[in-house]
Amino acid sequence: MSESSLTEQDSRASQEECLRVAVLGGGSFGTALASIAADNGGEVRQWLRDAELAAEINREHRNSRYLPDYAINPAVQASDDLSVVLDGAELVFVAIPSKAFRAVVRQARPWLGADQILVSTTKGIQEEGFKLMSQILEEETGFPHIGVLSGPNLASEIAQKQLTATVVASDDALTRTRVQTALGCDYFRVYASNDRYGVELGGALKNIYAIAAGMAAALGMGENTRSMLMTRALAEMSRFAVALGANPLTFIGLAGVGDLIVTCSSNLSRNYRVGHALGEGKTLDEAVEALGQVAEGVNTVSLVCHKARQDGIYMPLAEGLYQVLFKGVPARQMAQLLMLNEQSSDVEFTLPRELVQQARQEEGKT
Ligand SMILES: NC(=O)C1=CN([C@@H]2O[C@H](COP(=O)(O)OP(=O)(O)OC[C@H]3O[C@@H](n4cnc5c(N)ncnc54)[C@H](OP(=O)(O)O)[C@@H]3O)[C@@H](O)[C@H]2O)C=CC1
Ligand SMILES: O=C(CO)COP(=O)(O)O
Repeated sequence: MSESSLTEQDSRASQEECLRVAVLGGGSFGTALASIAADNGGEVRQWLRDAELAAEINREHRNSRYLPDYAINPAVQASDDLSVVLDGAELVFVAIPSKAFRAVVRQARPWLGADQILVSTTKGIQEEGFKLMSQILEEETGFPHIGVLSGPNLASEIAQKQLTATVVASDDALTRTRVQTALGCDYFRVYASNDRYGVELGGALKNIYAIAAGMAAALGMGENTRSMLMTRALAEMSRFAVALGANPLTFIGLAGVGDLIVTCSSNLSRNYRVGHALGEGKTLDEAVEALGQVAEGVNTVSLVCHKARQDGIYMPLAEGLYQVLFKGVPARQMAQLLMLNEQSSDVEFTLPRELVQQARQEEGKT
């Protein structure tokens, strides 16, 4: 066989393997994700409602609004037309903030089909019915290949090609492998999980504690405090998630403790920045306005506290943050109150809280 026909064959083979990927959302994460899939050889289209920004991405390979300092793979084709972006897409990522997620999925629905793989990247919760975004994908489409992408994934670091890992969670094996194929490359690793609910809840819950961590840093609290906050946050997140049906072991993975670490430690996290601004004395409205992007944790803390009260789940950190954000309790005063709270079990999956409480009550009687 001649060299040229071998080359032709190779290029046909690679065209056949090339996945057609659509990303809905033109924010920092949607843009970073589109660029990874294109770096990986995918045929990538990205939908933005802002036609001017779409034209800029196509012309300058840059998203000046959300990721101004990073080059986007020039193969990413952006458009404000959903029919163009979704035409022939095998894999669709939805990277739209939770408040607009359902509306965008409804808008896209006429161009979605049951053989497509639909994956949410959004770390938020819908108020009505306490729904996670993949549940909305399921409700709006009824399709079988649904998944979630979540993990320690600061968009600007991905855009710099910093070595990063994430989790694709689905009970559908095809969804897991397709996402691994589309995104796994020399700077981005994709681990698989079948606990979709736990992975998705982990991504939403950690935003609450990132706000608290930002606040603690601004108040000059030290490393011991940060470690205590993050570890007790993990205990609280997993307690809540397990009460709602998630697997506790998910929380020792990237989408649990992994995402909690990055979001509670970095000024690149928007939730952390909102907390930091509050700790510096800004009001919640000022902090959110200064951010100019979505910080899902602000909404999530209300929804989670409401749900925890309803279902009788003990969530002192989330409740304390709620009191600071929405009831005007000073953060330092709340921290003192939390320190004087019941002294309880470290890992309650090995020593249940109730046993510690019971023993302390008995000691009190004697
Ligand atoms: N950024 C990050 O590091 C990471 C983010 N995530 C998650 O990804 C999700 C999306 O985040 P991200 O990309 O960062 O968000 P951004 O705030 O950066 O951008 C939001 C995007 O959604 C668009 N949008 C908002 N409302 C609508 C609407 N009604 N119709 C159409 N488009 C709309 C915005 O468009 P417009 O500009 O026109 O308003 C913008 O393109 C979040 O839930 C976040 O938790 C997950 C991992 C990392
Ligand atoms: O989820 C994130 C990192 O994994 C991004 O967090 P923020 O939404 O707080 O920026």
